[in-house]
Amino acid sequence: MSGAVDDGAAAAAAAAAAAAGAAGAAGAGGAGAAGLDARVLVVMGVSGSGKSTVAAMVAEQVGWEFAEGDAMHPPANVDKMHAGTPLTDEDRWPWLDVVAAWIRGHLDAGTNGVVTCSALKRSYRDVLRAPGVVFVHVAGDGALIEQRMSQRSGHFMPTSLLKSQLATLEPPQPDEAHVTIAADRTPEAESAEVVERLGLVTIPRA
Ligand SMILES: Nc1ncnc2c1ncn2[C@@H]1O[C@H](COP(=O)(O)OP(=O)(O)OP(=O)(O)O)[C@@H](O)[C@H]1O
Ligand SMILES: O=C(O)[C@H](O)[C@@H](O)[C@H](O)[C@H](O)CO
Repeated sequence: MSGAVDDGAAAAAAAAAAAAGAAGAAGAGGAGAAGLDARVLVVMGVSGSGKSTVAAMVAEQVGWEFAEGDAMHPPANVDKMHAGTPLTDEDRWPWLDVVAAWIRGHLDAGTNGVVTCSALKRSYRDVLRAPGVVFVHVAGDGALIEQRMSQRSGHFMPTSLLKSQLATLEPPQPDEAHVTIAADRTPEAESAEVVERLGLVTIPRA
């Protein structure tokens, strides 16, 4: 599968333009210098797709702040998932509010950032959406993701919940500022594609 899958042209162009604003202002992390707004990437997708891996890599490459949306769940949500029960909308709204507050805090402070959040439904993304927010959908097929989840250790999410994650997923639509990244390559290739397609500026390695 090629990396650039199924983005609406308008969405991809909007995403690139939005993120390029940030790159031009602040490839190395600050956003205020050129008077442009900060940008936040929300790396989304089902559990096990590789969101955390790709997001951390992109954040490091461009020098933006990184946050793990899984760490923002109320403990009751984590307990529920750990026990093998899918979250409901009611479980997710308070969590999405916390992620949205992180996003808004960064946009308001003029600090670019990258945050992971499954953001499976459009209505969830509506909570997170704001000018300057670009969704990066890490998308892969169930068999690949199942294999990755079953090999992962020390994570609260059981592989048994993948089915409900996939059933709940509403991929971003053409009118949503987003890019879709195919999950079937190396993390390095996937993160490089995010940087390239969004026109981000990488910082020199120390
Ligand atoms: N491109 C990749 N190629 C091979 N393995 C990968 C790749 N990306 C991630 N992995 C591995 O797959 C597993 C799932 O990745 P990761 O934890 O980043 O996914 P996630 O979407 O953040 O999951 P969750 O939402 O459940 O936390 C991990 O063990 C990770 O090391
Ligand atoms: O909406 C959800 O069901 C949750 O956010 C999950 O997707 C997890 O937090 C995560 O992906 C677990 O590993």
